[in-house]
Amino acid sequence: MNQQMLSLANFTEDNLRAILQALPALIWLKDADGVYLACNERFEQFFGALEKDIIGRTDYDFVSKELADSFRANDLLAMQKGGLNINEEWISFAHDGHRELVETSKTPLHNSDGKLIGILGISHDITKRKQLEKYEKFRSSTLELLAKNIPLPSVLEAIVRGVELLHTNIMCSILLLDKEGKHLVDGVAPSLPSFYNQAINGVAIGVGVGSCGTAAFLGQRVVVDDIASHPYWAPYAELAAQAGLGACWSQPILSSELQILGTFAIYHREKNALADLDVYIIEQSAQLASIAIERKRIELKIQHMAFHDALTGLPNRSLLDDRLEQTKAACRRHHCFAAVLFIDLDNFKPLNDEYGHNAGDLLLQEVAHRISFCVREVDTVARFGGDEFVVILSDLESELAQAEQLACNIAEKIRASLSAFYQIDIPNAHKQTSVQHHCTASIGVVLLRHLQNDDIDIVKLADQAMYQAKAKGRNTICFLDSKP
Ligand SMILES: Nc1nc2c(ncn2[C@@H]2O[C@H](COP(=O)(O)OP(=O)(O)OP(=O)(O)O)[C@@H](O)[C@H]2O)c(=O)[nH]1
Repeated sequence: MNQQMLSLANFTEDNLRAILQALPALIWLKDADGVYLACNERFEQFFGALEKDIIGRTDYDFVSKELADSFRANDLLAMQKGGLNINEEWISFAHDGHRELVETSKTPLHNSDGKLIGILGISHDITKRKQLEKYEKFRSSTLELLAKNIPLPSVLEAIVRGVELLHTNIMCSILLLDKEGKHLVDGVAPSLPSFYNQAINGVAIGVGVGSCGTAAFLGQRVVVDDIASHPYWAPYAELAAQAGLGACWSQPILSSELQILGTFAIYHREKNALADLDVYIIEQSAQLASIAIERKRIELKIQHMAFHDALTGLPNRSLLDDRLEQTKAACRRHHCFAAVLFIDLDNFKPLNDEYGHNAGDLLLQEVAHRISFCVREVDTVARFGGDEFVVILSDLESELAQAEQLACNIAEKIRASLSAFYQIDIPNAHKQTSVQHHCTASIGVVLLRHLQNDDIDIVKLADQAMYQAKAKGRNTICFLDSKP
């Protein structure tokens, strides 16, 4: 193509008009008094009129007086400045009623003699850009919340409320998948009616269980534009109608290992189709929720690991100390007795020596299980180390003799349970070796009094009692009084 042909000077009026019509911006020209001289097709959509009917008229003929006043004020400002004036404003398009946030640039236009022709105006749609900017701000503030160690429900509520602020008339929800991965629970949906939230709580996931139940089941986004007619919502159509819900888009919340943690959903009151920006917002919001949920889970895991024994899952010494303090306080408060049992396995070492450490580990796990089975939920079973376990029996009787009797009965139950045969199936590289093992335990018991002297090391005392049991020939229980 010849360079000459590209020059603007050679463009015919038709060419220039075609360019103005093709541009996605609103373009217009008004004289100094605000009377329209020309406009493009996009502008025609704004006024809902053809150019021929716009020319010769002013803003006051098409929009509210308030808006026309503000247009005129900006025209005058550009003329006073003698240069570019830029402002942002919300406008409604008369041809279909939709609203856009636009950035409007107005420039005084002069002819070749320097005489003012009028004002050239150009408006660009910046709705998406502004929403994205708003979303990015919301995203950073949510990440800041995450760094502040705020409880998970509060963070999830901040995500829901933050997204709701991006659009008028939307409601959001976050539902979590229960431990079994089968039900949606612990919903955070402050803008949805509580009768709706109650009806949804605990619902079993599956195809056809609304947008969220289906999204959680399939592990993919489910977009329902029209709840009233969509088969996924058939069982809940009445409930949704009562709650005034027209559309629901639901995004699964996935962990970093792609496990489904729950769903993030956006609801509209009317039928509504998903647009590009909505896809971005719903995906990003689900990701924010995922970070919050995973972070909390890791925190809980670390906390559990810090206070529990890795092999048996029982409380470790740190948690035992803590529980002991709680028990002492409860004894004082309720004027009742408690007891500490120190349990050491007899002749455990030979099992390790003969069948290896794995066999010993399996036996220790079974021991932990058997001891836990002999006590109540309120009691504490801790692994003290190696083949040693400590049990705190809390809230025993308030009468000494009865409390002693109860402690001895439970200790005997544990002794008998631990002395029963162990069937240990040791997994090897190719096959499984089954070993029948017999082992017993020596148990020391110390009663914790309600006015216990805090200087007494109860566990040490129970350990001494256990050694007496060993000395008596093992597989037996020895009782020591903690009275100073
Ligand atoms: N498999 C396994 N063995 C352990 C673990 N921790 C400690 N042990 C072993 O447990 C044994 C404990 O020693 P002892 O209590 O003296 O052994 P015992 O044969 O029961 O001796 P008595 O108590 O005198 O009857 C040692 O052989 C340790 O190596 C563990 O986590 N797994």
